[in-house]
Amino acid sequence: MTAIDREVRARIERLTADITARRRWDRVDVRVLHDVDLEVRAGSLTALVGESGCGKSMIAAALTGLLPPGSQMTGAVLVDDMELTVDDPRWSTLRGRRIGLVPQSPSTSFTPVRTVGSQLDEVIRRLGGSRSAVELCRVVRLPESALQLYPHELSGGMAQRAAVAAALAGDPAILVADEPTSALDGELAADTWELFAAAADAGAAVLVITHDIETLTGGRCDSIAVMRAGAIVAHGTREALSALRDTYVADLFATVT
Ligand SMILES: Nc1ncnc2c1ncn2[C@@H]1O[C@H](COP(=O)(O)OP(=O)(O)OP(=O)(O)O)[C@@H](O)[C@H]1O
Ligand code: NI
Repeated sequence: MTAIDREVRARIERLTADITARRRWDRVDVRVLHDVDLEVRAGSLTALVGESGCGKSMIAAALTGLLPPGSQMTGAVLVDDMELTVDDPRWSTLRGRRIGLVPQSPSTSFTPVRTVGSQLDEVIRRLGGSRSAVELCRVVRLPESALQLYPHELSGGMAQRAAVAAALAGDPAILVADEPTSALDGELAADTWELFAAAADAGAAVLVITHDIETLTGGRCDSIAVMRAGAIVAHGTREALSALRDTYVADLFATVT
């Protein structure tokens, strides 16, 4: 028996998704995910990598019930064995409480008209979170003084850490973070990665989407899923991926030696 339960918390099965995009005067269906299988297990940190536009954020959207309205989906998305459709009303109760999202653009986490602190307090109250805004600041290494500021007064890195704090507010068992270290310098990026690793150690199922290969390879990571053109083309440990000797995979990791 292992100390940590490694149950599957969220699962995507044979998911194919088409979204309707506007091209000048026409609307065209674009296939953004193609036959995707992915599991996110309790107590583990999974990274999702791949070239820009390959569909990583669409996976985050599929796992949190945020695919664009009108998306056509075949296959299945399951959270805790519950199968959910694109517009399932249960997403609104799961999001934040059971599954926390750090969106790729942290500005979408907060409205511009109120301070970060008042919004974090409201999120904590709404989700029944166990930690105060000040405690969450400590966890994400955001100075407490940031709570008095309006979102536009935060630096990109502070906004990202505030978005992580908001995603942690409801103590979710599943965490999906879309490029959470892109605006952070090396040290803060490593700290943020450690925070996700600690969440996994504490039993959360964590999926981190990233381009930040240096931070990814420096920190803990249980497995890496590689995406290309809407599909997952490889999934395994860093060692297993290296052993594939695939040029696409090798190029993604080429920034580090
Ligand atoms: N709202 C939208 N309407 C139309 N097409 C979209 C929309 N959002 C994304 N797409 C398309 O879906 C595909 C996948 O986009 P996605 O944002 O998931 O890529 P990504 O891997 O997250 O890229 P990046 O690393 O740049 O964030 C792209 O071809 C993109 O152009
Ligand atoms: Ni993205």
